[in-house]
Amino acid sequence: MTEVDRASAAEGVPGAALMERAGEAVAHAALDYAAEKIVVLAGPGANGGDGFVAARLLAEANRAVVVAVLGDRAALRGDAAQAAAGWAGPTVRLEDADFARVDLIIDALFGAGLSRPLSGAAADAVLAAQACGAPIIAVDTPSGLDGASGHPIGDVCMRADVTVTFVRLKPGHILLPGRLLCGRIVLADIGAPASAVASVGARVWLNRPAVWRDAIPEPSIAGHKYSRGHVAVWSGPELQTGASRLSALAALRAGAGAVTLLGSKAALKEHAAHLTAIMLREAEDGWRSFLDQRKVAAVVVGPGASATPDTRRALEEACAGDRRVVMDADVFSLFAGDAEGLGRLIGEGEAVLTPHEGEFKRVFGEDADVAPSKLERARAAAARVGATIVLKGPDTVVASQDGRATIADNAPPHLATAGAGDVLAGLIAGLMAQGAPVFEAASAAVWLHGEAANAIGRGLIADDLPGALPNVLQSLASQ
Ligand SMILES: NC(=O)C1=CN([C@@H]2O[C@H](COP(=O)(O)OP(=O)(O)OC[C@H]3O[C@@H](n4cnc5c(N)ncnc54)[C@H](OP(=O)(O)O)[C@@H]3O)[C@@H](O)[C@H]2O)[C@@H](O)CC1
Ligand SMILES: Nc1ncnc2c1ncn2[C@@H]1O[C@H](COP(=O)(O)OP(=O)(O)O)[C@@H](O)[C@H]1O
Ligand SMILES: [K+]
Repeated sequence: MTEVDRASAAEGVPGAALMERAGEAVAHAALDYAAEKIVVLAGPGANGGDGFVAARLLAEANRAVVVAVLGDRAALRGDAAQAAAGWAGPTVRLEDADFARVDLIIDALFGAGLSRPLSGAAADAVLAAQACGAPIIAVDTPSGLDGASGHPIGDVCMRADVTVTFVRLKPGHILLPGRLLCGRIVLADIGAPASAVASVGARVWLNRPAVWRDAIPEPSIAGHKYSRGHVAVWSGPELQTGASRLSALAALRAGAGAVTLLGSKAALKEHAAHLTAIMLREAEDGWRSFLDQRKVAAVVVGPGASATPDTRRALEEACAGDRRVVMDADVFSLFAGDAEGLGRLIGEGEAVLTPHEGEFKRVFGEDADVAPSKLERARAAAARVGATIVLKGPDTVVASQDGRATIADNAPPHLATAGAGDVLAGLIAGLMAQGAPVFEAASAAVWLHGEAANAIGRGLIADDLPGALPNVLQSLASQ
């Protein structure tokens, strides 16, 4: 954002103009509340400046506004000083803020410039504001939240009802726990020129169809089932076949032209009791010759597979050819603490790893604890093994080894159910088999998976997800 501000100024939109529009957006959100008495908590930087602008506009709209300032008002600099000069209403020291009978609080203490944990008067004010029960509108970020990581910087952090942010969402608005501390998020256009925003070259996106839609191939009229891509799924052993079956069904629903499950005869008999459109093939002496001869475009290894030498061999054979590989579940047990080994196996090949946090920690070890955010952990891991990482959860991050990343916010909590991850692995393979680039296929699959769960609603079990995909794909096509 600092760079956006600089580029905007170079294009003739000065910081003061951005701040005026930012304050307007905050005042606009505040006017949604039938609030008479409003307290604005103003910090020492531009976040406080936005607060002063909002205070002025709300007073002009006949609200009773008091600004409570952290530190010395005379110490404000630049645009913030100018905004404060435009405020002639009542001002108190933050220490003296009175939250009794307040109808609305505007938190303009710290935003992007937060550099250390809240302490002293700022921490006390946040706790008092929170305790008084009035609704809270946060300016840019709830004070105490790190907008880059989604984690509070210290022990004290505002929990807002509404967060008004500017120009673009920040990762911390979507990553947890940040998303929960922000409440409803309002993204305001404050007049930064599009070219100034584009010049920054941001490489992280909220996971939405606009990011990947153009990269997902449409079936061609001249095509046939094998041109739509053949997916092979490595089956789990006898009495552990459900997970791989879910992957196979999802791959077929995603639009792969053909899907084959390969495993032992005993395992295939279980699959045969459930499946019709999916082909079954006994894996005698591995599956290398099948993968090569049947032009398999994408494979899934891991769901229900067991961490056995057979699974390791299947993975090695999958990685040996020119095909895309989705690795899930038991692959991460096979490579516990051995990210380098996994990276060597992937080599120059195209792979997607779909760990949840526990599996991620198992493979990438200490990185999970020391890196700054879920986004950065996923990006670092992607670079380390040379693959796309899908780090799952309520805020699933898809990170490519080239630095691009998406963060999802559309999955409902009832998606956290046994087998849902197996469906996701198959979905990714189904899209990759059709030729979608790896990062886009993985991001699209994560979004579609969340939308399928939303379409089903509460009571969802993983078996329902593949069958919900046609409607979701249909609505995507008509959007
Ligand atoms: N393009 C946009 O999006 C636009 C954004 N705009 C707005 O600008 C905001 C960013 O402004 P900003 O850079 O001045 O930082 P801000 O958050 O006000 O804090 C910095 C001050 O706080 C201090 N400080 C830090 N931590 C502290 C602590 N724990 N306890 C005590 N002090 C602490 C820090 O001191 P220092 O670290 O230097 O010691 C410094 O003095 C952004 O969030 C948005 O609201 C709009 O105005 C226009 C366009
Ligand atoms: N709180 C949550 N909200 C939304 N989605 C979630 C939440 N927790 C987990 N998920 C999603 O549920 C799926 C669970 O996958 P996973 O943990 O691999 O389960 P399994 O191995 O049983 O299939 C993932 O897609 C994950 O992103
Ligand atoms: K704030």
